[in-house]
Amino acid sequence: MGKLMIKKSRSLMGEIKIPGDKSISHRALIFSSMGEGESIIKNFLFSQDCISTMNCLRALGTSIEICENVIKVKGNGINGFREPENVLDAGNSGTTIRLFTGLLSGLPGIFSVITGDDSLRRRPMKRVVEPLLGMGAKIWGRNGGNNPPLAIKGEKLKGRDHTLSVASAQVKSALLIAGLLADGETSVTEPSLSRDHTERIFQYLGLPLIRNGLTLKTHGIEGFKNKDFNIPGDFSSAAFIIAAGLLVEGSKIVIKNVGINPTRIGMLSVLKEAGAKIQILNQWEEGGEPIGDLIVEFSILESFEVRGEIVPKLIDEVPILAIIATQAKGKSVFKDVGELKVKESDRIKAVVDGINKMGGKAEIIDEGFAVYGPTKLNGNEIETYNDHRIAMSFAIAGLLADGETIVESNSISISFPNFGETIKKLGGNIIEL
Ligand SMILES: O=C(O)C1=C[C@@H](OP(=O)(O)O)[C@@H](O)[C@H](O)C1
Ligand SMILES: C=C(OP(=O)(O)O)C(=O)O
Repeated sequence: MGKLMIKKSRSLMGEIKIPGDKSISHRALIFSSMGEGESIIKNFLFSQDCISTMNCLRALGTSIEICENVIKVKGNGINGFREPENVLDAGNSGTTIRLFTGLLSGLPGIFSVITGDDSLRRRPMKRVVEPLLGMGAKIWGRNGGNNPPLAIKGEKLKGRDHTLSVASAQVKSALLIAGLLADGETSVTEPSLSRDHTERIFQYLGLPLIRNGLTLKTHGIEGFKNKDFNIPGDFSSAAFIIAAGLLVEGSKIVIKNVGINPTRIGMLSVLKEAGAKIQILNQWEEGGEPIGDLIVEFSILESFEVRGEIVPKLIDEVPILAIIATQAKGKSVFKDVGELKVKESDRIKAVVDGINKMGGKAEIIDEGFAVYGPTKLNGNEIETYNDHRIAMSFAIAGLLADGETIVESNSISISFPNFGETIKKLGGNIIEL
């Protein structure tokens, strides 16, 4: 198993470019496979999760070629998928299995089985399976359909209104994809706004979508023509570099080409309130997504609170925000973060245990956890549960800690394959063991 060893580092300096956004890379591939004609995808994220999506789409008959860092997809249209000959493997990727469950349910005559790794087979699927059953889908799975493998017999679905109990972009997207394949109208209402990349892709591709507050409405279509994508850098990966810049004394880092979609950058508003020196320099748009260059400087931070409607806008940044909280003055509180228990690992437990193991102070509270700061951190070997965001969060903590911090590193390729090199390039003390 690969490991990283991280030691206390002096100021991190320089300019870096963040790899493509994971959420948008999955979606660009899926929509290009559903469309007609060729689509070129630039700045695609070559990470394990996105490769799982690519392999599943190839197994459904889509031609996907990699030519010098650019992806060429030949879409066969929504009626052009073929039955996969083998079990589809979504690996570690919740986004892959949930979006595919929406897609596969609406492909009449196609039988498929989709599964994933140990972590994915524990994650809840009922949130997507149940609403799809209501549209006439035929899905079977372990534990009453809640756990993969899922077996799906594609059907002509019937449009339906859905009210979600969790703000989940994966569930919303699965239902909107199913809605495109269904007869009649489908609507999805979320309790609060989750990342809206799917909606932006609908608009970019000219697919039917009407927003009324938190309700989205779409309807069945015959097909659509493909368009090219140029994918912004992943804000969720940039978040680790932002944290390093804020926490390592004397640092100043420029991060180029980062997606700054308002439904993704909740972390920026929380940190600005806490006194962080982060600026967005140039801003522009690609394929309906806002992008910018960021500049981050070492900052003295006050404690902060994360709760309510902002949570879906920083859901994947909670672990790294918890590390930042160890250096912020006072008690930082994270509430309404129950969804973290059903990610790649129980991220609340992983973060609280890891911070305490490094000599920081964190505790579980009602509906979340609290972190006290500023505290001195001591290096240690941290249990990451093979969760990429936990591994990267504690690697950043290691840049501040006395002694050596060790984290498992294989999981990092799930979302940020060149994480270690990027930290090293900025002057971080990080070694592959
Ligand atoms: O739709 C997406 O691309 C994602 C949505 C979020 O999950 P949920 O929909 O489960 O909140 C997020 O945590 C995940 O990393 C990616
Ligand atoms: C939760 C994540 O991804 P997924 O749900 O796609 O596995 C993540 O990347 O932090």
